[in-house]
Amino acid sequence: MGRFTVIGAGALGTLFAVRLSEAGHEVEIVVRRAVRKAEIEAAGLRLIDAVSGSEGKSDRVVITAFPRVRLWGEKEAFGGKDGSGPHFILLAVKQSAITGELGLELGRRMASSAWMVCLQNGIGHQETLAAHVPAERLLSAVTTEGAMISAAGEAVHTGSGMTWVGAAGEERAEVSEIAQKNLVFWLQLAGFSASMSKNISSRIWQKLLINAVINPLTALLRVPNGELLSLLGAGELMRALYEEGIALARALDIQLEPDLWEQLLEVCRRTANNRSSMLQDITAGRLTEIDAITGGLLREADRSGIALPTHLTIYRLIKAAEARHRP
Ligand SMILES: NC(=O)C1=CN([C@@H]2O[C@H](COP(=O)(O)OP(=O)(O)OC[C@H]3O[C@@H](n4cnc5c(N)ncnc54)[C@H](OP(=O)(O)O)[C@@H]3O)[C@@H](O)[C@H]2O)C=CC1
Ligand SMILES: CC(C)(CO)C(=O)C(=O)O
Repeated sequence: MGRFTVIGAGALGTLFAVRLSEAGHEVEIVVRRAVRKAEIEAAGLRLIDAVSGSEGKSDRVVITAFPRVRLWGEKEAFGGKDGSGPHFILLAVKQSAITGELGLELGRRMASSAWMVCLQNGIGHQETLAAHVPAERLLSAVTTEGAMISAAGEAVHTGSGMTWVGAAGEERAEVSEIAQKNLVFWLQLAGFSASMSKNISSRIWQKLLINAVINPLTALLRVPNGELLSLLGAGELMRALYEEGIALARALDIQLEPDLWEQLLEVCRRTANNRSSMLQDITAGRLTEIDAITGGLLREADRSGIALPTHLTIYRLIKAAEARHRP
């Protein structure tokens, strides 16, 4: 079976750690506070998940897992010795936690047989990490799974989705091909829909363009995702953000599926009652992922000499809202 270190016991980290543990994989989870470590050791990590019940109805079940818990500050390496098989480090922290310091620490502690799998929305984190972690050991994952923290040590699986895995530096994809196959197989054994992607940067950009439309608008307008479809004036703003994003992707030669606009509208419909992660962050007074989403687009546009006026305005509004709501 697979061996996993999940860094971050938040929404996505809990989903992956519980499902992988349940499937019999060897899982450890890394948290940054001693109190959280003690809580998980005592009560386990809980996932509230939907399972198929009788007559096609789905029931809610609580799955509890007791992975090994480690503190971020401990110096022990992540992953086994060479020759002991692949070990995957699932990095499930927010973009705002991915600093040069974190990258340096990961680079120091990552065993040479380990693979780092980045689950973040947005862009920019891979460059930060690649300065410290061997670039060929970095894998990217794009996931449309949905999860939300409901209590300490507990997450709700809000929606099943798809997880794509690929080499962060696509030109070196063959180095990690066997590891990617293992990862996909082990994720599937844990009940995830997963697949390898030969063009992971397209997947990353497609999710990025969707997040760059839905997340900041829902956070500024304080509405669930579905309301963007009916709110007066929101449709024009969505389209303007989308068109600017598409023009940038074209200039950067990034392949996008032709029905991406339809996919974006479908995400709004499918997650109609969800409050986007950015809306949740703003209301809770936390830093948002704006610098990796809209900020990521603006940095790329700047390098290419392209203007994204609507994104720039939205970026400034979110930064102002962040400053206003931070404690
Ligand atoms: N939730 C979802 O449905 C999806 C999320 N994503 C992406 O996945 C990433 C994670 O999101 P999500 O799980 O929702 O975020 P959460 O905020 O729920 O979880 C992040 C966790 O990381 C922990 N953390 C931060 N730094 C460290 C560290 N150095 N060591 C150990 N733990 C650390 C935080 O700890 P603490 O509690 O102490 O702050 C927190 O528990 C984001 O980039 C998001 O965009 C992608 C697709 C879907
Ligand atoms: C797709 C979307 C907008 C779903 O809520 C999301 O990924 C998020 O909230 O960050």
